[in-house]
Amino acid sequence: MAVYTEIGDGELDALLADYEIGGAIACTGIAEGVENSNFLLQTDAGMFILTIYEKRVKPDDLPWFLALLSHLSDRGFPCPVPVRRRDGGVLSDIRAKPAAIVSFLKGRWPRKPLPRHAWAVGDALASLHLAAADFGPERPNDLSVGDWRPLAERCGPGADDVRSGLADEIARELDVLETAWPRDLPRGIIHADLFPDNVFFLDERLSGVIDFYFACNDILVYDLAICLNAWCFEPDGAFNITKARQMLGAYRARRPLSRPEFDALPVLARGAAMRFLLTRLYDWLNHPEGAFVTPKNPLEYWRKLDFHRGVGGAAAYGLDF
Ligand SMILES: Nc1ncnc2c1ncn2[C@@H]1O[C@H](COP(=O)(O)OP(=O)(O)O)[C@@H](O)[C@H]1O
Ligand SMILES: N[C@@H](CCOP(=O)(O)O)C(=O)O
Repeated sequence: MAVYTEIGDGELDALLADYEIGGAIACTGIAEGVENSNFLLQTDAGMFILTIYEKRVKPDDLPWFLALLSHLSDRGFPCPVPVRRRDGGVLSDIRAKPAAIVSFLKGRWPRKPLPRHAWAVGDALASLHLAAADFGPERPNDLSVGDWRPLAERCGPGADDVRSGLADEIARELDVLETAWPRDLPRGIIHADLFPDNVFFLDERLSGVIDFYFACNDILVYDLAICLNAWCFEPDGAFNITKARQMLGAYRARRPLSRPEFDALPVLARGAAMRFLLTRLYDWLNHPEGAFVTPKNPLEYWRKLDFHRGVGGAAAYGLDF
């Protein structure tokens, strides 16, 4: 249940007085999500999402995230559009926490992604990279290769309670990734968390992309590697080469890959798996007793990482260069 902060009727009326979207007709907490408090807000002007930002998002980063959403939506990318206040700003305060209202996107995220979903995600990811290419301000990735070892160290020996020997295996894999990580690939804005629960479909078409709160500047094909991991493995752990072929094919039809980008996919996919293994491991080991949110399984990402260690090259993902 992701409603950490409740809003009283008076607070909501006071908030909406700062906007030009009429009065509240209904405001309901949304159970999905993990990090922030989200409300489905119906006003005289239609449906919106009201988000109260909780612990994870740094308040100083919020103007960057919201400016990125405005930039992408101006270029026709199907993401939430921040609603401007009467004073022109996009951020408000509720109970001393930052809050924003964005447009409501129709659709549902796919519970069982199919190859056609993978195709649509590859296509949308390339569109996002192209649409963001002229977005000026930068936000460094604070979960990139140099941040993984400190995060692993914060997990400590508890990793071995999750799987015997895991702490050492992670340390050895980090040695490889830190050495092999590509330094000269094209960079730009990446979504960095484009998992199925952040992509909506309506009538079999991709209708929206949400949750840009990990977006940052990094290697563009690293984003594709994150998506390969998130969309192209089955619940039993098997890699689905058909989905990967669809995703990579759709991506490079819109944004062609250079040879170095293509060749780097296996190491980027290992790194992407390491990034989610470590954040999940940290959350698993630091999960408060009785918390509403169920932590995600870190070992799912250890198995994905192991798959990428065994591939002979990027052709294993279904397409030749
Ligand atoms: N712009 C939007 N349009 C429609 N639904 C949204 C929108 N933003 C968020 N949601 C709903 O809120 C849920 C949680 O949003 P999300 O951004 O994933 O939260 P968190 O960052 O807390 O994980 C989503 O699964 C979706 O149901
Ligand atoms: N996609 C991540 C978790 C991030 O949570 P979100 O609710 O912000 O999407 C994972 O699966 O580990």
